Amino acid sequence: MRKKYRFVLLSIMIVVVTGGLFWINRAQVNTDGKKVTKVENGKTLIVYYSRTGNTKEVAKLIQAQVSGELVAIETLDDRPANYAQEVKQNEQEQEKSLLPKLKTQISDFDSYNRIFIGAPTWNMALPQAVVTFLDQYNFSGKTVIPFNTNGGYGEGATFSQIKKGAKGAKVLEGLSLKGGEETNGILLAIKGDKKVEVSKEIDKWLTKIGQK
Ligand SMILES: Cc1cc2nc3c(=O)[nH]c(=O)nc-3n(C[C@H](O)[C@H](O)[C@H](O)COP(=O)(O)O)c2cc1C
Repeated sequence: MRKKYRFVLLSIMIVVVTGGLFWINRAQVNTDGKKVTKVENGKTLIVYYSRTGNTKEVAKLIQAQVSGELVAIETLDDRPANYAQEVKQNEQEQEKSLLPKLKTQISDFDSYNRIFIGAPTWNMALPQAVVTFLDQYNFSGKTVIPFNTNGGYGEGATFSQIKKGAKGAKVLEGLSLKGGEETNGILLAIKGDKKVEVSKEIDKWLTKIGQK
């Protein structure tokens, strides 16, 4: 009788342990069947730089799906309101690798382990304010997820710059989306139906990279 009881108990334990291992393994495989790292019990930061609101909209849509803190990267000095002037100033800053000072300071940066970084394409690269941001913090051991909006020419060097700048971080596959075309007078483009479409794209991307 006691032997039988022990056997039943052992069988239950085997079923529970096997089931548990199967469940853990399932949680780490995304829709492509690839192993991914799930962020569990971690704090999420979503930072973005945005002039005409497109990258900000994407940041807000990401926040709606993953929660976390939303923070705008803002420079200490005002930027030119005029488009042509901004194009010129940005070009000079990029050529000389200048780092504009930031108004934005994140005092509890160390407490975040998952950081989304959003930036528009400027002159096929990052606005230098985002380079300042990357330069200011210690990304070691964190998971960094880039996203981008652009006027139709893609992310350019923005993702590779984020990868280079976020030293020691695990950088996941980014999402690049068509935003505005200020040069043609189109400022905020991610609105209405386009916003709904973008939200679905974000959902697919987050699932693919194992962040949902
Ligand atoms: C100074 C400046 C430079 C830009 N350079 C590019 C570029 O090289 N390639 C591109 O596709 N779009 C370029 N754009 C367009 C922006 O990437 C696009 O409008 C983006 O969606 C803006 O994001 P935002 O609304 O968050 O500011 C540029 C815009 C500005 C203001």
